[in-house]
Order: sequence, then structure tokens, then C-alpha cells
Amino acid sequence: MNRTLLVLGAGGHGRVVADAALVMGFERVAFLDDRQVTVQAGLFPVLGPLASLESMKEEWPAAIAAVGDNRVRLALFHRLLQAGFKTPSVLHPSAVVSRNASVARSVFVAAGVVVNIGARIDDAAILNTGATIDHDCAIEAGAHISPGAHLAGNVTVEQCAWVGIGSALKNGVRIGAGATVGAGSAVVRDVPADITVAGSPARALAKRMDDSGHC
Ligand SMILES: CC(=O)SCCNC(=O)CCNC(=O)[C@H](O)C(C)(C)COP(=O)(O)OP(=O)(O)OC[C@H]1O[C@@H](n2cnc3c(N)ncnc32)[C@H](O)[C@@H]1OP(=O)(O)O
Repeated sequence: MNRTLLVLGAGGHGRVVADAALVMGFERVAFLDDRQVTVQAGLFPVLGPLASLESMKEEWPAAIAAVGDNRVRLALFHRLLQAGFKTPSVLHPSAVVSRNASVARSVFVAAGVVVNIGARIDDAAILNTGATIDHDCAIEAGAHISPGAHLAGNVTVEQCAWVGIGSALKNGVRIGAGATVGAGSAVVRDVPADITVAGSPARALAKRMDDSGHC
């Protein structure tokens, strides 16, 4: 394993990732963050703004995108690939990940997570503290499963969707790309792309507007 890791983003999520990286065995961990003057990064130095990323590669060849915003994180991951960085995943040692599950690049698997047989975790996804991902789920690139969320078997969470803290997803449901599942929700049917649902059973709250102002 490469023993250095550059963490992109020194916010709450980035700090959790950095902490887990140390426990996992990385020896030198540092941040890039545009708020370098004010950020409270704890034990880890902030080496510069994100704009300096490409110039860091020689000393810091491995990096992980660790900002909470799903689309921004996925874009940063693609920038890492383009610049030729190594893109290891960070798996907290207390996570239980089936040998018959797959975990792609730049994934963060937090403490206490369980991933069961046949699950597929794609690039730059987050499985946050204590989440459970049961058999044959697919968590697509840039998706975020928040702390304590429970996914039954055969659930699909499409690209950049966000499953809120403590929610429960019935077996076989599909969460559309960019959709949001509110905290503590019970999802019993498919959720279309770019919709926010919440409650038990989860129902649509609102539809996000795109850049042109249309839903
Ligand atoms: C380590 C970490 O911290 S990871 C981060 C974990 N955080 C989360 O999981 C948070 C998930 N986010 C939520 O649950 C948010 O409330 C969202 C995204 C569902 C909605 O946020 P907003 O669009 O800002 O909605 P807003 O707060 O204005 O609420 C709109 C309505 O929905 C209701 N509502 C909001 N969230 C929920 C929810 N989780 N369950 C039920 N109802 C909800 C509100 O009560 C409100 O109802 P009202 O109009 O009758 O008053």
C-alpha cells in the first residue's frame, strides 16, 4: 500500500476520511482545501488550495476526493484520474465487507459498515458510519449512503443519489440518479431521478430545478 494520502476537502467528511485513513495504515495524511486559512483540520496539515492539486502528485501520488457534495466529489475524482493520481479507497478496519462484494476506486467505507455478498460499490461512493448494504445491492458512482441507513437486498442507488441518515430501503427498490431520501425515511417503492422523498412511507417533497430553471 502507498503510505501517503492526500485528502481533497477538509470539512466534516474529509476529516472523518483522514482519521480512518490513519487507522487503516496510511502514515502521512494531509488535506487540500480552499479554506486553508480558517479550516480546523485537527492533526492533519492543509497543504494548499484545490488549485494546487496537479502540482502535488510527485510527493503525494495517492489521493481521495472527500467533499460531501456528491457531484463535486465525483468531478474531483475524475480530475484525480485525469492527473494520473492513484485513487485508493479508504475502508475503516471495523467495516465488514464481504469478499464477494466489489469496492471500486476512491470509495469511503466508514466505521461499522456492513457490505454483504454480491454488493457492488462504484467509484467515489460513500458508505457512512454504521450503514448496512445487503446482498446484491448496487451503489453507483458518487452516491452517498448516510450513517445508519439500512439497505435490504437488491437495492440500487444510482449515480450521485443521497440516502439520508437512518433511512430504511425495502428490498429491490431503485433510487434514481441525483435523488435524495430524507432522514429517517422508509422507502418502499422506486424513487425517480432528481426527486427528494421523505417520511414513512417516503413521498415526494420537491423536484430539483436544473440550471435552466426547469425540473
Ligand atoms: C455524517 C453526516 O452528517 S452525513 C449527513 C446526514 N444528513 C442527512 O441525512 C440529512 C438528510 N436531509 C433531510 O432529511 C432534509 O430534511 C431533506 C433533504 C429531506 C429536505 O430538506 P429541505 O429541502 O431543506 O426541506 P425542508 O427542511 O424545507 O422541509 C420541507 C418539508 O419537509 C419536511 N421534511 C424534511 N425532512 C424530512 C424528513 N427527513 N422526514 C419527514 N419530513 C421531512 C419538513 O418538515 C417540511 O414540512 P412542512 O413543509 O410541512 O413544514
